[in-house]
Amino acid sequence: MIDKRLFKLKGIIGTLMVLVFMTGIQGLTIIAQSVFMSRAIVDLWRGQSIEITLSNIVWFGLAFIVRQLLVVFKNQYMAGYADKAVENYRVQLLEKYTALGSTVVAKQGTGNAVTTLGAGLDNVKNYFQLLLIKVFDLSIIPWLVLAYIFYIKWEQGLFLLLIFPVVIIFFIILGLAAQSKADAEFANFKNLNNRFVDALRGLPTLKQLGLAETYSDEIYQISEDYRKTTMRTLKIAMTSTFALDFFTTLSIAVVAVFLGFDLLNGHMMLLPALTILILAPEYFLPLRNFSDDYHATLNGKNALTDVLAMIEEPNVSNQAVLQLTTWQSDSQLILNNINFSYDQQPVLKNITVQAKGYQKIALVGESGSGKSTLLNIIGGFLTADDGQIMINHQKLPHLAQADWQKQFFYMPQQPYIFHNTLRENIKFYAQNASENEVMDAIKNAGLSALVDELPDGLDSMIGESGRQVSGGQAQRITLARMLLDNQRKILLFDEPTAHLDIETEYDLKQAMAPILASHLVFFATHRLHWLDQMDYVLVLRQGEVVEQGEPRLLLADVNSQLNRLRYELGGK
Ligand SMILES: Nc1ncnc2c1ncn2[C@@H]1O[C@H](COP(=O)(O)OP(=O)(O)OP(=O)(O)O)[C@@H](O)[C@H]1O
Repeated sequence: MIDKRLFKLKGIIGTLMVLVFMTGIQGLTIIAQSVFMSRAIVDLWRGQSIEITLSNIVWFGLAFIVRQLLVVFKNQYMAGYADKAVENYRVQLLEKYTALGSTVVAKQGTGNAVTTLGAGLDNVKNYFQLLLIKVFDLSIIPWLVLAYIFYIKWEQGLFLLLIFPVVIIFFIILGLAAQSKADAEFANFKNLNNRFVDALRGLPTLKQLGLAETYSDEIYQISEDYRKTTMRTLKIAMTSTFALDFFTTLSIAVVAVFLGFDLLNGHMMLLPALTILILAPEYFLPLRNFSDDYHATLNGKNALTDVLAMIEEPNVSNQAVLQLTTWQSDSQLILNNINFSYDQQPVLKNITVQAKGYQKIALVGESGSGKSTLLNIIGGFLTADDGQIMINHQKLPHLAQADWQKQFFYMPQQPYIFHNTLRENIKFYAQNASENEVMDAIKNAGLSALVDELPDGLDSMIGESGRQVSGGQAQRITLARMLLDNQRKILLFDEPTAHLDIETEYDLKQAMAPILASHLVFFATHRLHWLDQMDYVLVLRQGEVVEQGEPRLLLADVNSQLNRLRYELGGK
């Protein structure tokens, strides 16, 4: 009944022991409350004075108050524990997302990641809080109550004991049906979230294509599916609650009828009969409470599966093999016969790259030839299937090395601008940079016009839900980040100007040229005019290096081939 995975939670054993103790006391107060209530009623029935029965009433009141206080205290205690446990999961999840990087989010979808971290963890919290209390109530209270009923009259106890498994079997059958519906409901919920986040991110594109309405119809359809599966789960939950109430009420009625016969036949006194009658609903109450909340916790159970699957994703191991303080003019990186596949589909084949000191290496090739994948392997964001990797003659299993990753800047096609001030966005890698250094970086990155334009200058909020910046401005902010930190000697560029118009690209190129000096540079690009800044070129085609060499030699070779072609065509 208790999910085994819960036993792995930190501090769970101690928490459960406290819960067991409180639930045991609660069970005793339930018995005490019923006994004193029955005594008070029987005394009053017999016409005793209120003074004589007052002590019973007071004891009943005390037992009642302690019982209710225990309910409140248990809820608060478990809420505190669930808060801590879920917070712990949240930290572990965030660490996992950070450690595994963007590839894992790309694999499972941003919507799924948002669901797991948001609503998913809230459901898990609900699950811990509700389920543990209800399970322990069900495991302790009915049996204490039943033991007391046995003590008063074993025949009634036996009847209640025998009816319990019948009710449980019924509950399990309905529970299994609800589980499959809840699985479908949760899958729909994740699908809805994924599509919704996807639609929000792609809204400008959808508008431009005139497809916003079609897409919104699709989202409406998915939300309808979600509504329907939710209603199906609710229907089963309601039926289950109704059936359980019906069975338990019927059982109590049977007990009442037998007690009535015993009273009429003089086999029993009023006090024990009344005590059993008051205790019988208490015997079934934990089961009814468990059933009420069981369906509410199913989503939590599913969410816990997702959370644990994500936390248990293997981390990249051996991240501290490399010992490298700084990349220097005589440092060397060698990739030998690297292969890489996405889902069994080879994307890089036998790639060999040798980079030394402050070389500038261009990766050129048509779209889909594997430039970004190679850069991702160089950056350690992806791990090659096989091949050798060496830095300064030290063999490495991959390049996700802490000492390597703190040596480089990575400039993607569309850099991410954080929701923060322009100043903080620029000081991203160099928190201790002085105001003068920031101003110099702004000037050299060509951001002065933007700073003048913004209402609060450097303190204006930019990024998500702040002032949006253009693609070129975003690249300039990344350049300013690079300019501020002169410790990192390696630059990885993944087509940084692919989305820019030719004028902006030209301006940016002027700003970038001085940064390239005294850095090892890997520059993936389609645009061949960048080759004049490079001193070595690797030409990729379908994942293979088809040509390599100094740009002027390659260009001379291309020119001579063109000339030969012209000559041959002219000759015909
Ligand atoms: N996450 C992924 N899952 C599966 N296949 C992928 C993934 N990312 C890239 N690919 C495939 O790998 C191949 C190489 O892609 P890559 O992005 O490295 O090419 P590229 O040369 O950088 O292209 P572009 O110039 O268009 O950016 C392509 O066929 C692409 O479809």
